[in-house]
Amino acid sequence: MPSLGRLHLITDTRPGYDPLTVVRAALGVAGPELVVQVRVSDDATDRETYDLARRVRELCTPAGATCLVNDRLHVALAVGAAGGHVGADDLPVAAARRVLGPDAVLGATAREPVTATRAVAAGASYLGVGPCHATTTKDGLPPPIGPAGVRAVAGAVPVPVVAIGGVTAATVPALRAAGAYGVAVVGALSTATDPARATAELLRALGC
Ligand SMILES: Cc1ncc(COP(=O)(O)OP(=O)(O)O)c(N)n1
Ligand SMILES: Cc1nc(C(=O)O)sc1CCOP(=O)(O)O
Ligand SMILES: [Mg+2]
Repeated sequence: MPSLGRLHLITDTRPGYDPLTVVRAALGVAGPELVVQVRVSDDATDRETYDLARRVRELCTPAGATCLVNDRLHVALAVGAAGGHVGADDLPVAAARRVLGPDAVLGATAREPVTATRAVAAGASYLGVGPCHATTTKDGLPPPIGPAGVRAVAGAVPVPVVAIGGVTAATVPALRAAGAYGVAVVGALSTATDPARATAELLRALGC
């Protein structure tokens, strides 16, 4: 399994946002340190998801970056992505591992040590842990767990913990100090006036 990048960019496909422009800008700065997770709205068709994921994968490969697909593992396989990410409403982690195979990168969402330990036992190779802070990007999430919640999960598992939810360059140091291996962001890059500069700031905060 390739080593995992520390900066995870999750695509923002809300109306008015341009995910490929942000991906190109971030790749130019972060290269192999970038993981791009293709995430679309629930009402996107598989064909739309495939078309976006194929283009992201084609951008990631020459840059040495990792392309993952959220939820839709058949799309991950179809575009030759490195793997996928699943949460509570998606395929169970063990089933996802069977779909993707033993060498794929497989992320799972876990908010507390018990679910984190179970996810790793079932085959997760990294964990997405959050929401760390308040976010306007996704509705219906539980209250933020903060760096203390990240610390609890990171101390319970041997795999990389990727902190998510309201992450900015300013909040990265406390998350890293709590044991986060890396961070996943949507808005910190998709709403930035200069996504390349915002990428550089996140990488600096991560110590990359
Ligand atoms: C890195 C990372 N962590 C958590 C999530 C959330 O996944 P999930 O709980 O399945 O929710 P959706 O993203 O599918 O709405 C993630 N995508 N990435
Ligand atoms: C997709 C997602 N999942 C989360 C979780 O906690 O499981 S938070 C989140 C959205 C993260 O967006 P932003 O970086 O703009 O806060
Ligand atoms: Mg999901």
